[in-house]
Amino acid sequence: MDSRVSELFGGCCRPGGGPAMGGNLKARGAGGSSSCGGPKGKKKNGRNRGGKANNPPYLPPEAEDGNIEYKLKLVNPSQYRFEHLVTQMKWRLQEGRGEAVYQIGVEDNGLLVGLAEEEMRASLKTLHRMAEKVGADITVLREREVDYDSDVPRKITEVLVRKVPDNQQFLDLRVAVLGNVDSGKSTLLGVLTQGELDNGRGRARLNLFRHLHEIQSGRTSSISFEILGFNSKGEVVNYSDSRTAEEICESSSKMITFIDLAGHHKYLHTTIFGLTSYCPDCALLLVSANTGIAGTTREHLGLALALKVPFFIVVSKVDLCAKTTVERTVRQLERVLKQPGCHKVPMLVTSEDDAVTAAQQFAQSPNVTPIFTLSSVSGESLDLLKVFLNILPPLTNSKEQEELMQQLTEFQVDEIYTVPEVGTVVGGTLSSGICREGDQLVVGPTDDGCFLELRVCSIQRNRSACRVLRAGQAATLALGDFDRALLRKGMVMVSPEMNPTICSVFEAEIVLLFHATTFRRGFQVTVHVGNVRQTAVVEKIHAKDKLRTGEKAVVRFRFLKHPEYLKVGAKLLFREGVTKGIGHVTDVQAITAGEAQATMGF
Ligand SMILES: Nc1nc2c(ncn2[C@@H]2O[C@H](COP(=O)(O)OP(=O)(O)OP(=O)(O)O)[C@@H](O)[C@H]2O)c(=O)[nH]1
Repeated sequence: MDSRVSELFGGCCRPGGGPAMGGNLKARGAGGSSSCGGPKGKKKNGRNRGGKANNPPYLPPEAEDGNIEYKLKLVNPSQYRFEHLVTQMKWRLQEGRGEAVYQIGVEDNGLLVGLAEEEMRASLKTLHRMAEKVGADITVLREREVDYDSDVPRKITEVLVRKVPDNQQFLDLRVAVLGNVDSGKSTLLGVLTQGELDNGRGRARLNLFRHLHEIQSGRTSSISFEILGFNSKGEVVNYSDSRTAEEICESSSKMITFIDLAGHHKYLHTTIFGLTSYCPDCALLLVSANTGIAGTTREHLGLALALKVPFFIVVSKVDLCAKTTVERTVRQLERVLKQPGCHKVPMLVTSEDDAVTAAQQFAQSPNVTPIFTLSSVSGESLDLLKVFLNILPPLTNSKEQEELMQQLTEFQVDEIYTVPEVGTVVGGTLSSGICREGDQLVVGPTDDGCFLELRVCSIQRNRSACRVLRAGQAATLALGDFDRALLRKGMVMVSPEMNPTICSVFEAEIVLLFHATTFRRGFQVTVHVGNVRQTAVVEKIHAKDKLRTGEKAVVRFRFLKHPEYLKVGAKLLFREGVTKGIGHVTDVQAITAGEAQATMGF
């Protein structure tokens, strides 16, 4: 937690001010993280054997874990070796949750040896056979030459291997879309998800409403979700050739769910809820090229940093201004990103090669911040963003995912609907365990601190039926005739064995990001922890009697309305007017339902 994030809130720093930290990252090389965070122009070790000046001669040594595999060559393997290679591919795919990247022509230590054309062709043929055996497709991401002063040109080929989906288990990445009002968020989403360019007067945005009946079916949220699929060959699957979300899900191996968060300041609570509750894998911050950092941009940037959501930036509307204006906006962003409070490494993406590198480096280091410059009207550079989104790997590793799945079931309730002929439906995210149709769970805490029994009648992901829900996945669960009035956003549905604890008093280590005067005991704030959002009063500031902007402390809060289910370690954000703070829960004072009823006045 960095108290300097406070500089992004409350207008206490000059736009674009602050000393330059770190350096720009030049998009270079295949899959290499070696240049991450390195200052611009820093010389690489070793001989310049990589040929092209902007290609490093080495990749980092192959990691045992993860979904990246180096292969020097795959020419005519014996049957025994072929079987071994297939097993290895299954493992890499599992590590990447259905996606793996093969670097052909590279030694395990990362040395870029390269293959002559004939050997490369034979190797790719073997890779294709391996992929067929495991039910995957391959796509060449990029090829590059290495120059060893030999007469025969040698190449490295980077290949994406992606499993054809089975039983709804496509890879699902959630991207929260942030940005000032009118920066072009809905337009960009319209263009990406509908496949038709905008006319500069909101046509693409209107196209989204063509499917309003679907978007609105059962949804009352002010946050909207848009989906963009990629098939196993890496091709876009969207509404341009599919009629329904079900069709998109069926044909996709990977699904990007965009969470369109409101841009206007008055909807800040919705934006915060979207970021804390929907557990996005990353965020896309849209900045209009002609206005630069304006309105809520700085605040949205601060929120993503405070909540540690990795983000990339899209500078939109480049068709509206001169090249120099676009460059000025990019420079302004780079300056802010390098400020001590952000400490990011900007990486301008100007080619497909950059987009591939950006996706890989973004996944390896949360500090790398790719910047795209594009137009939703002319379509300029839109393809680079698609390449990036297609390749972007899951940002949590398979071990973390496995561990979460071993835990007891816990589902966060973010939305509640009543659907005709279905009954009560809740939308949210499974934060741990597995959830199947027919599971018996308990939901709570209710206002008087109880947990109520219910049965999961059916599950849908992206509006398609799904039998098993795994940790990290978002879904809607039908609860039959369970009384909707007993539910509220912020509840959890958990396995009865969990015996969930509830609290109305908790402590958190916080840093005050911005406060007009001083922050003391008795002050009331809206607290956001995951899907929990409630007013709480500051009961005590440990070892201090007041806090000023940028100061840290352990603070005791008391919820005013009803008890909540909180976990130690959970990230917390609070606000009231211009006052804002972040932190994490350090202690919860567990109470029983009886105590809750007594303390909360039931
Ligand atoms: N010329 C041009 N116009 C664009 C581009 N992107 C968006 N626009 C226009 O900008 C206007 C605002 O775009 P929106 O997509 O509604 O902006 P928004 O960020 O979603 O706004 P809120 O939902 O209100 O936060 C619309 O009239 C779009 O047609 C672009 O790349 N070039």
